[in-house]
Order: sequence, then structure tokens, then C-alpha cells
Amino acid sequence: MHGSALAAIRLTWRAARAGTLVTVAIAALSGAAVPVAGWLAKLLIDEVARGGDVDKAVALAVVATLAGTVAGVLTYVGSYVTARVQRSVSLHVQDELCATTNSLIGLRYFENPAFHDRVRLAAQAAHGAPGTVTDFGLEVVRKVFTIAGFLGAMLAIWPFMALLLLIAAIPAFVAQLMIARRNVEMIEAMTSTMRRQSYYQMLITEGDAAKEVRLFGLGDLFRSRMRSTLAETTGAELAVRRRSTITEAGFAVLNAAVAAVGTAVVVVGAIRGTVTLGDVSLFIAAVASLQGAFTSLIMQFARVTEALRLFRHYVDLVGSTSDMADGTRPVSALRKGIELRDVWFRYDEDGPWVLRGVTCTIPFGATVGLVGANGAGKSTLVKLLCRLYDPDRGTIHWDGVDIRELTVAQLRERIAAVFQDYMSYDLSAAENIGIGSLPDLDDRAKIRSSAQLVDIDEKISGLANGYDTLISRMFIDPFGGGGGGVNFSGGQWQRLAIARSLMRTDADLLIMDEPSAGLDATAEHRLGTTLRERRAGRTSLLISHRLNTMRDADVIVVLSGGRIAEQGSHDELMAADGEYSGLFRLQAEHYQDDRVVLP
Ligand SMILES: Nc1ncnc2c1ncn2[C@@H]1O[C@H](COP(=O)(O)OP(=O)(O)OP(=O)(O)O)[C@@H](O)[C@H]1O
Repeated sequence: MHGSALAAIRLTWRAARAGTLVTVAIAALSGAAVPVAGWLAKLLIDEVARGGDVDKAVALAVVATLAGTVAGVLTYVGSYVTARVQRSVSLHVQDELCATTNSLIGLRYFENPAFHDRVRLAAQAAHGAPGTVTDFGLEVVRKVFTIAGFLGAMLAIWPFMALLLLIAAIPAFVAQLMIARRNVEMIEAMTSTMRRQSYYQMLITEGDAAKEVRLFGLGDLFRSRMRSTLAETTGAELAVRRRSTITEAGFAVLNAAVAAVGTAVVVVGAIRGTVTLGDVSLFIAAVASLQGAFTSLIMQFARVTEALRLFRHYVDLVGSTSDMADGTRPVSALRKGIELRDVWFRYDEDGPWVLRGVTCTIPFGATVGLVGANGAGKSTLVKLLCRLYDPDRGTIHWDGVDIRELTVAQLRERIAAVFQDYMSYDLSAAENIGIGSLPDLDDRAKIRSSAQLVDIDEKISGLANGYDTLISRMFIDPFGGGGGGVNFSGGQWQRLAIARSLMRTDADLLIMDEPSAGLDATAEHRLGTTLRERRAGRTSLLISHRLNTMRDADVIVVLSGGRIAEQGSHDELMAADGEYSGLFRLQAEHYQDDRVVLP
């Protein structure tokens, strides 16, 4: 808890030093202004009651008004400065969360629901906690001045009242801490449900699912699920809120009873002439202010404990070690090849093995084709080569060095890949291609030449704003005169993805996972030629279910159930009459037609 509090304070300090200092100063001044106004009011009433000096009474009235005005103005200025500090903290937190997520080397965390719950809790807590802790700190500063200012008056008029107020505050303190604990438990328990609610909402409101939602009539189904998850979280929130309202109302009654006792005692004293009228006014103001100060401090303290319990998720997340250890050895250009030695892999500790002892070589300068049925483990192998996961057993070697020893960023710089589930970015055409090689993001000539290789240059050049056109209907195109951008067809998006990978002209390893799945026959043919040229002198791994694209691979590896079933050249595998030859013949059969005369 102390650690979390310090972390929250440090975070606020790092995010907004000057703002924090100004807020503390304003809090001290506005805290002091309240008792000053109370004392001035007492002096004024006593002056009037004893029929004293008019000038003095007027001066007191003016100063009391001024003190009230200053306190009022400080409240507004204080809330503006506090808002500024909170914005800075939010920015800082958002940035730090993104940096933490970016620093994860692999994909394991992204597939863990508990990680996503924690990210959500961390984001929520980190936005609130620093503000809550600083608010509490400021409230303490303010209230210390208020309490100090009024306590003297109370002790002078009826000291027992101070004890009474303290005793009345103890049960409120305990109850608020219990409410805070329950609230944290509720938030932690509801995070998963809240994420599901956001998911259903996204399915309904965002474009990706809109087609299927309409075709299959899923709108009402998702809407009712959204409503039931929302009802669940709202119900849990309201249950906690109900308890806290009942508790707070109970303590308000207790406070009123204590104040009534105190007022009665002092009023009797005034009637008997043991205290002045000014003392009565000061006493009443002191009781109200001290009760207000205690209640506010207790509530804020409870909010702080609540916020800090949740803030633990942020501290743990930001301070957590990465999912995989980065290597330290620099990566030099590939010279011999890549070797997989008895690689075993599964996604979950208790899940089925996806790769079961894969041993094979991707020789330098060769093109290796990887084929196999759905779920055979082809894409998994690609992810292991890019070190998005590490093998559970066995090793992968880059020119004889275990890739876990290599600096992962350098390793990835040497790989150009098109994943089977490539991304379609809501960015401009130029950016969609250029981000394949960030240093060349502004190199329009290089971007165009990548686009030309996959025959998409003409299409992009013909768009209203050429390469600057936004390829998205989600956002307003900054160059589009207030309208949205354009959308591409599936095959056109795939061409963009291939062009993106081709930006890495210096890559040693070219990986293409189903690069032509969405391409028309002409484009597939031309892509085959382009890739052949690009592959010359380079090492490549090609995955495709269209076996005709594999014919000119130097080696074809057939994966089956996570094991290598067979490997060899096309001719060797056809002669072996095994799984590959069976699949090849099956596909070839569908292309045979007596009317097609082969040259
Ligand atoms: N992120 C994941 N978490 C858990 N299991 C996964 C994950 N990705 C893939 N799998 C499982 O691993 C197995 C191999 O999947 P992989 O994507 O490597 O197959 P593939 O050979 O590329 O198939 P396809 O030809 O359909 O693309 C499948 O049974 C799949 O269910």
C-alpha cells in the first residue's frame, strides 16, 4: 500500500511538477481562508453586540468579505490547476501503458485474458489513483489549516465537544474503509464482464462485423448480451453504492445529533452570559467545519485506499518483466541458413502439442516451401521463426546461433514477412506500405516501387489524393474534403500487405504465409514472378495451399500433425508418392479439361 502510494505520488510529480506545487499552495491558502473568515465573523458580531467602534466594525466586515472572496476565487483557480495536473497524469499513464505493452517481445500475454483484465484495471486505476492521492494530500493540507483554525476556538468555548466529534468520527472511518474494500472487490470481479460488454458493443457499433451482423441477423443477440452484461455490472455497482448511501446517511444523522448537543450547551452558556454571541457564531461555524473536515478526510482516505488497491495492478504491470528475455548478441547477415532442431511447441502448458519435434533446415539462398493441412502448424512455425514465441523444447538457429541469444529487434529487422492474418491499417496508402520499413516511411519512390511489384501502383495513383489517400472508411480523410477515405477489396489489401513486406529490401529471410490467397489468377502469376526475382540470392519460406506455387521451391517440407511427414524437391516428393503427391494430384485433377491445350 505504501509502495503504491509512493508510486502514485511519484507519478504525479513526474507528470506535472509545477502544477503540483501550485495546487499545494492553493490548498493551503484556501484551507486557511475558512477559519480566518470564521474568526473575523466572530470579532464582527462581538463588536456589533457590544455597540463598539463603527469604523472597526466596517473594516472587519470588509476584511471578512475579502477573505470569503479570496477563498471562493482560490477554489476555482485550484480546480483548474488540479484539472491540468490530472490531464498531464492521464497522458503520462497512457503513454507508459503503451510503452509497457510495446516492450513485450512475444505474443503470450496478448492471448491471456487475465492480462487483458489487468491492462484494463491498470488503465482505469492509473487514471484515477494519482488524482485521488493528490486530492487527499491537498485535502489534508486544507483541512489541517481549517482544523487548526477552529480547534482553538472549540477548546476555548467547550473543549469536550472536540472529543465528542472525534469519537463520532471513528465508526464512520471503519465503515468507509469496509465500503472501499468491497468496491475494489466488485471492480476486480466485474472487469471481465465489463470487457465483454465493450466487445458486444464494438460488434454492434464498429464496421468490421457489420456485414455478418446484418446477414445473420445478429444485432439483437449482441444487443441483449450487451444489455445483460451491462445490467450485471450496473447491479454490482449499485449494490455497493446502496450500502454506502445507507452508511453515510446514518453518519449524517449521528453528526447532526452531536452538533445539536454542542449547540444546545453553548446557547445555554450564552443565555447565562458565560460566552458571548460571537462565541456562539464561532462555535457553530467550528462544529460545522470540523465535522465537514473529518467527514471529508475520512471519505477521501477511503477513496485513497480503494484507488491504491487498484493502482497495484498498474504498478505490477508497468514493473513486470517481459514475457521473454531479449538476447544480447548482434545479428549479422545470414550466411549459412536457419536450422530447427527438434522443436516442440504448444500454446498452453496443458494444451496439445502443435509442433512435435520438427527438425529441418532452411539453407541460405534457398526457397523452402511449407505445406500441410489446416492446423498442421505452419503459421505456428513462422511465429517461432520471428521469435513471437519460444519453443518449449528444442532450438532454432540463425547461422548456428540460438535465436534466443540474438537481439530480437535486430533479428526481426532481417525478416520480411506477410502473415496469413496480415493487418489492414486505417492509414494512408503510402503509410500502409511505408511502415514495412520505418526509415523509408517518407521515401515515396521506394514505396511506389514496392507497390509496382504487386501491381497496385496504378490503382493507388488513380485515387483522388494518390498515395496520401486514406484507405479507411472509419476516419475522415484529412485530404478528402471532409469525407471518409476509400476502401479496398480483399485482394487489394493483400497486395498492400505484400508491398509492405517488400519494403524490406535488405531482409535476409522472406516469409510469405499464403501470400496469394486473395489474389486473382493474373495477380498470382505476376506475384510468383516477382517473388522469384526477389528471392534470388535470398532465403525464403513460402507457405501455400496452392501447390502449383510450390513447384519451384528448392525444398518442400510437408507438415502433418506437427511433425515433418516428408521433405524433398517437387520431383522427389511426386516420385515418393506420399502425402504431397496425393494433395498435388487432387488439386491438378480439378484443372484438367480436354479443351485446354497445353503448349
Ligand atoms: N494463438 C493460439 N492459441 C492457441 N492455439 C492456437 C493458436 N494459434 C493456433 N493454434 C492452434 O495451433 C494449431 C496449428 O495452427 P496453425 O495456425 O499453425 O496451423 P496452420 O498449419 O497454419 O493452418 P492453416 O493452414 O489453417 O493456416 C491449430 O490446431 C490451432 O488451433
